[in-house]
Parts: sequence; C-alpha cells; structure tokens
Amino acid sequence: RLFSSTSSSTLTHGDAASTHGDGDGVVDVNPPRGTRDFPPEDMRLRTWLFDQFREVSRLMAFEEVDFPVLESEALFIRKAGEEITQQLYNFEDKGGRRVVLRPEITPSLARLVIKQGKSVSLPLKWFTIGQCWRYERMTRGRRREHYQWNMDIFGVPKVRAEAELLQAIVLLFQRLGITSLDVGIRVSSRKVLQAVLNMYSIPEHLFAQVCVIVDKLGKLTREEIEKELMSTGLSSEAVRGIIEVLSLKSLSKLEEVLGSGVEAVADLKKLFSFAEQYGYAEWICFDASVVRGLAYYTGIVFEAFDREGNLRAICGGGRYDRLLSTFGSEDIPACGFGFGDAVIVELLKEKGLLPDIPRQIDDIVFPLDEELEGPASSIASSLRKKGRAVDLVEDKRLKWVFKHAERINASRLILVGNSEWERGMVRVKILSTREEFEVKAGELE
Ligand SMILES: OCc1cccc(Br)n1
Repeated sequence: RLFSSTSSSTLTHGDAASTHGDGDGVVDVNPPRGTRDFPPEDMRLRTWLFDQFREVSRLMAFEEVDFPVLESEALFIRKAGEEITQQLYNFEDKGGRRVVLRPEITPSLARLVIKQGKSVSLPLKWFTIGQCWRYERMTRGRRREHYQWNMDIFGVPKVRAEAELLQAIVLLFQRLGITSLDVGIRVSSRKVLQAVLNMYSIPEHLFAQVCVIVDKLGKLTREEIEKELMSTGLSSEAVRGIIEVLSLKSLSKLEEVLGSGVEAVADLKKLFSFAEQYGYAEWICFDASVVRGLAYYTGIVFEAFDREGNLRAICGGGRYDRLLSTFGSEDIPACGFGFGDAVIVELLKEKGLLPDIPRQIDDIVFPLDEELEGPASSIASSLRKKGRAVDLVEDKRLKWVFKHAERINASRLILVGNSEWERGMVRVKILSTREEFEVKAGELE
C-alpha cells in the first residue's frame, strides 16, 4: 500500500515516500480537494479548447492580458451577499497581507485599466484565460477551481459592445460544432429591475442586493425568494411586482408594463436589431429573469444555457459601468463575460462533440546498436533544429519501437544501423505508406 488517497501529505518531486506522509510511508498522490490534475490526454483537450478561445479572441481583435492568480482581498470585498464573495479563497500571507486566490477576473481587469490610466487609449478590448478559485464547503463536492476565458471591452457606452461580445460567444460555439438548437443565450438588462424598483420607490442602495437575490430565481423556490426580498425591507407589493415583471419573456409585453421610452427597452431593442445584422438572432432570446449573480452589473446581462436544461449556465456576462468608481477611480463604461472550462466540456460530452486529440510527432530516431547512440543523438538534434518533433528512443526492442511509433502517431521512423551508418546512411520508414528507403544522414530533413 504505497499510495493512498486518504492521508493529507503529497509526494513532491524527488522526495522518497518515506520522508512524507503520516510516518508509515503512505503519501496522497491526489491534488487538493476540488482541484484537478491535467495528465497529457486531458491537457490536450484543454489546450484544444483554449486554442478555440484564443482564435475567437483573435478574430474579434482582442488583446491578450494576464494577472496574478493571487490578488489583494480588498478587490473582492462587496456587501451584496454574492455567493462568490462568501466563498473567497482568502488568507493572510507571511507579510500579514490579506490576499485571495481570485474568484473572478473582472476586478483584476479593472485594476489594470485604472493602473494604466491615461496611457491607454479607449476603447480597450482585452481577453485572458485564467484559473479562478472558490472555497466551497466540500459538502456539495463541487470543484474549487476552474479556468475562465474572459473577454472585456472598456470605453464603449453603447450596446454595440454587448453585440460584439455576443458574436464572440456564438463564434466559439460554432467552432465547437454547437448549434442554436443545442444552446441559447438569454438576454435582459438590469435596467428592467431598476425601472421596477423605481416604480416602487425602492432606494438605490438596495439595487445590488435585490439583483443577487433575484438571480436565485430557478434555484430557490418562489417563497424563498419572496422571503429574502422581504428581508431587505421590500413591501410584499413590490416583491410581487418584481417577480411579475421578471417572469416576462417578451419585449413588447415588457414595453407595455414599463411604458415606452424606457432605457431598458430601447437598449434591448437595439441589441436585438444588431443581432439580426450580425446573423446570430436565432441564438438569443429576451428573458427578464436573467439578472446574473454579480453585484456590479448595471445594464445588459446575458447567459448561455443548454436548451435541454441539464446543465448550469455555460457562460455569462454583462455591462458594468460603475465598477471602477467602487475602486475609487473615474468610471469607464465596460462590459464583458466569463466562459468556464467545465460546463462546456460536459455539454460537448452530452452532444458527442468531444474531439479526439491524439498525440502526434514527426520522427522517432532509434539506434539499432548501443554504440550508435551518439550518431542517433546528432541526427535527432539536427532534425529538431530543422523544426521536426523528434522522439529519441533507446534501450528498447525494435518490436516495442514499432508499437510506440503507432501509439504516438509518428510520421517517420529513422533507424540508425551499423551497415548503413558505415556508408553514412540511415534507414527511413514512412509509417503511413510503409515505404522504406535509405538517406544520407547529412541530407535528412
Ligand atoms: O463560477 C463560480 C466559480 C468561481 C471560482 C471557481 C469556480 Br469552480 N467557480
């Protein structure tokens, strides 16, 4: 029993098992609870997915940025009761600083925009793919980390920005083979809720808190939602009004209730007309119940969902025009989305769209005798300098090498044997055609 998943310590590179673990030589080779390793096969799928994120970012003319996973806790202290701020992976570092493993990326983006200040010209279109953390009581056995692709636009106040973000999401789905029959994107605006709160003269400072509660529609029962809303001091009449408006699924109905000329309706109408022009109208639908769970959204919000309703939101985002002033800076209009690496893979599995990403290398170089290991190394080296991916294999039987070549989809097998080498030659086998021929070692490329 060398390995067990029960003890808390882990095997670190180069250490003998006996110096770790709880004394009986048992080490835990599993990663910390709620986290994942990415062995080669999983890493190839992740790399493929992230390559799709990057390619869409390139098509949309976004620039890549990056940030530390570790951030000051101050960046995430918010009073609206969001789940994300109640599950902070926070701690005090050895310098007594309050820090967190970031639960989201938007505040880091805002921090960098403020830091860059006047040295950057607006609009800014930035993207990043980064790991985000939450400390979730493992009772629910959910993950504690995931990778998120974030796309954000700073300095565009009009809904053109949201229309651009929605195109990025649709392009991504299309690249993965997902259609608008599989997935939809629910779109609404926080200005809908703002208009309702105004109708009941509910004070501004309750807005974020009410949004966070209403975002639980569909997760909590209607009674639980009503109870939480009442606990913020809302009258039962206001609570009823909110729930009634948020159950609307038609823009014209919304206009009837809120009256024409309301900003929320104008924004949404503009966005839906953009959708027609971009060609992704069949992907989006108005749904007033979409508010998203982050306190800082101020306008259009959206989330992609699987139409079969088996999964959690695939991605989501919205406009956040007043986030920078919460960090003491001048506000800059902004909007963005986060797209996690987990739900999308569950969807691809469900749809039978998971790609098979096999290993692939160009050449295997194999010395047939021990004293040819030197020549084999120089052949491998010169091929690598010419850009060939080369696996230099030694101390194996030829039978194993042929199997290995198949397993890793090598294009060529280059055998270094005495009789050929004496004539300055090597034997080349093209594995796809079984063609075999001799080549001057110096002319190999
Ligand atoms: O989307 C919420 C979230 C934040 C951090 C880590 C994980 Br897993 N999930």
